[in-house]
Amino acid sequence: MSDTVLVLNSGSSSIKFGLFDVAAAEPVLLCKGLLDEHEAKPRLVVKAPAGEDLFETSKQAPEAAGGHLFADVLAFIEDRFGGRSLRAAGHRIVHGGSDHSGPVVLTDDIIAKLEALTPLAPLHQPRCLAPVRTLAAIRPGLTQIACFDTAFHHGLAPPASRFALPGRFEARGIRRYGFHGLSFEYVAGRLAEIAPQLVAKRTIIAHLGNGASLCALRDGRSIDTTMGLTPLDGLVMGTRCGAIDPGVLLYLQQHENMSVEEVQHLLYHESGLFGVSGISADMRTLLASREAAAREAVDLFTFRAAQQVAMMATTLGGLDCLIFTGGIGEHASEIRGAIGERLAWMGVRIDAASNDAARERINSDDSIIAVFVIPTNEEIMIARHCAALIRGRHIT
Ligand SMILES: Nc1ncnc2c1ncn2[C@@H]1O[C@H](COP(=O)(O)OP(=O)(O)O)[C@@H](O)[C@H]1O
Ligand SMILES: CC(=O)OP(=O)(O)O
Ligand SMILES: [Mg+2]
Repeated sequence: MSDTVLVLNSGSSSIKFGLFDVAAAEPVLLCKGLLDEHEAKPRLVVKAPAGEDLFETSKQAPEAAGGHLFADVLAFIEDRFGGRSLRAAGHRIVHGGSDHSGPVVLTDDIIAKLEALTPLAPLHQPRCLAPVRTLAAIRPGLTQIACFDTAFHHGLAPPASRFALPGRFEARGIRRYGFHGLSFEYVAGRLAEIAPQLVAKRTIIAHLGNGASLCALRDGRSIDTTMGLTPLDGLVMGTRCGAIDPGVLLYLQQHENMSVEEVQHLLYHESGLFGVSGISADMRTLLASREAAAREAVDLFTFRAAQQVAMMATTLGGLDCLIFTGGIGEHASEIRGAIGERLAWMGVRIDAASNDAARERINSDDSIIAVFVIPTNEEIMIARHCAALIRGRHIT
């Protein structure tokens, strides 16, 4: 009987999941799906690996729906793949704090410590941990494993990890952690397969999704990144502001009569592409819009992204390879093209036809810098981590 792992990737608006067979060295996807609990009618969609619909259900009563939808997922798995035993559930947990440099089996004590990190990722941490609680309630005894967005950046060292605050704050953990680590780790692994000669070179991965960040890598390891203590810093995002003069926050509270909660809401939910455009947080909508405000939001996005690529390149002492990933990075050729143009002075040359076709390699022959589009896969990264942990610890 082969073993399976249920992977949950809880994002800001929905939960993606995948069921993986982990009997072989490389996990194999058996089915995937979406748990959308934020709509008036929570919905569950299950698809085959190639995308055909397998199962769909929705609930009328949102308040009770979460548990029911998870129960439906487990019932579907049991019904369809009953011959294989579910060994563990693997979760993407956005913030792991200072404690975790790799995946860990969740205990009540660890869950409580991760809940205490909610102020450092208020948009994400509760949404990542809710499925852990739900699964523990409906399937007690199921091993649950946390895979952290922060773990890949665990080796980040000063000066990259440091804020220019007195040392006592750093001693209390107020430092740059970085996020999107599962995505960066997966993409770095793909680069090693596609172009092994580039692994030792100076590389930047641009994860451009609803959340967005850059990672500077040397020898496949993170040495700098644009997100910080929280996933607010760095690039312009769907609804998050990215890097901002900290004086703005003081001014809003002191002179605009905004409470801390109102400022937090502004920075996480009302800013970024959504705030600047006043139209949408969704890059597709903005690219399709003729409104000047939509154009302004898109321009600010590419301006800041290019600026911060140059910042990461400074950490690396130059740049040999730039990789785009995430929903925008993988699908929005216009955004890749605009960022490339802003970086032409560095020697980035993107080939228009390859870019439009979203080929794997999109730089032109005269480019000094190799440019790739590599689709990310956080779910398989979580499955790999879980499989390794299960094998290493002989979890039954
Ligand atoms: N074809 C496309 N063209 C432009 N943007 C796209 C396209 N497909 C997806 N996106 C954008 O990708 C973003 C979502 O990225 P994704 O990585 O899926 O987000 P999440 O952080 O929720 O995982 C949205 O802004 C969406 O508009
Ligand atoms: C950390 C983060 O920003 O994640 P996401 O892109 O899923 O919002
Ligand atoms: Mg994502």
